[in-house]
Amino acid sequence: MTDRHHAVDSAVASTADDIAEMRTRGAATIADAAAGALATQAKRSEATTEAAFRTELRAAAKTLYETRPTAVSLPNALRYVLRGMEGATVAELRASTIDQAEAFQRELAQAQSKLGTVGSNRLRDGDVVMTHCHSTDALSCVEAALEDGKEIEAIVKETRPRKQGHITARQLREWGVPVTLVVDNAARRYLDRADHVLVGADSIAADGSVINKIGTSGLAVNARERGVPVMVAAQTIKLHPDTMTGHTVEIEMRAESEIVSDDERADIDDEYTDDGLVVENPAFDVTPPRYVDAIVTERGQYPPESIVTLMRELFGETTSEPWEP
Ligand SMILES: O=C(COP(=O)(O)O)[C@H](O)[C@H](O)COP(=O)(O)O
Repeated sequence: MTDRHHAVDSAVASTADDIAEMRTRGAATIADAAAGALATQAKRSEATTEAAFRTELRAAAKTLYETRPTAVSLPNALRYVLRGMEGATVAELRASTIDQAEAFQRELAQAQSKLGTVGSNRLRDGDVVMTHCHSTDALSCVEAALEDGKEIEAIVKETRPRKQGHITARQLREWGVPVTLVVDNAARRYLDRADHVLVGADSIAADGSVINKIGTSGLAVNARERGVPVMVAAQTIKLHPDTMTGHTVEIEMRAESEIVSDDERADIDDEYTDDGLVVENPAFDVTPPRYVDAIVTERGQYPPESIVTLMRELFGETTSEPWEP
């Protein structure tokens, strides 16, 4: 246990490390793991006072929050669980926190499956979808379409640098879906064969912008030019409430080692002493609402421009950091 993880259970610290290192990844999966980690903290807490218990849970939430900045499902999950932490004794606080975390995980799974049904209504028998990255929300739409007896094919973008497209391809193959795996740069060429672009989201901003894996915005612009509709599958946990009050969504910058090895870097430029070679690795980008045809949620599908109505209804006008009372 490090200082950063002071007062935080080792299982929570290890969940946080898994998220930071992307062994646990994808916005919905991260939210589920974070809620589970808060339940574990509550179960294992040795706090003897109500105040100490609350402090521990907030420290756990902060540790989880500080892992990755872009997927709002993480703070939304933490806020949901901590808001349900109620009671006058440690035993009551423990029970309510565990109940709330379990309720969150149940609702997350239900929302994904409802969203899948909505999204599948947009898919016709024989359609070809082009995917980017790996999104469990997007895949739930395909799964529901397959359950309806529709035949679906997929063109799967590899998704550099982490190749999450391989995870998507593996899942689709498990379901028997014919898959064509292509490098990211081939996307425009293969859009001619696609009936839909189907992606997930890490955050949706109040103006309907979609924040998702780097490369989504270029894909959406190309799809618009080719006349291929862009469908974003995103549970309401992906709605970013802070954007209603003018905040922007932080785009995570990841290590350059995901793009170039030390040897490759030295091969390009071995002058380590100056700043002549800069390697940048943004993990996400922003797709403006005009390139998105529909945001599919568990509450139905929305044109991106009207998503703010749903955001206000679900989150109200103001928010606070997840660990603030
Ligand atoms: O961009 C990614 C994952 O990025 P990373 O691999 O960097 O976490 C996914 O499209 C969204 O998180 C939605 O996924 P889901 O629908 O599963 O929430």
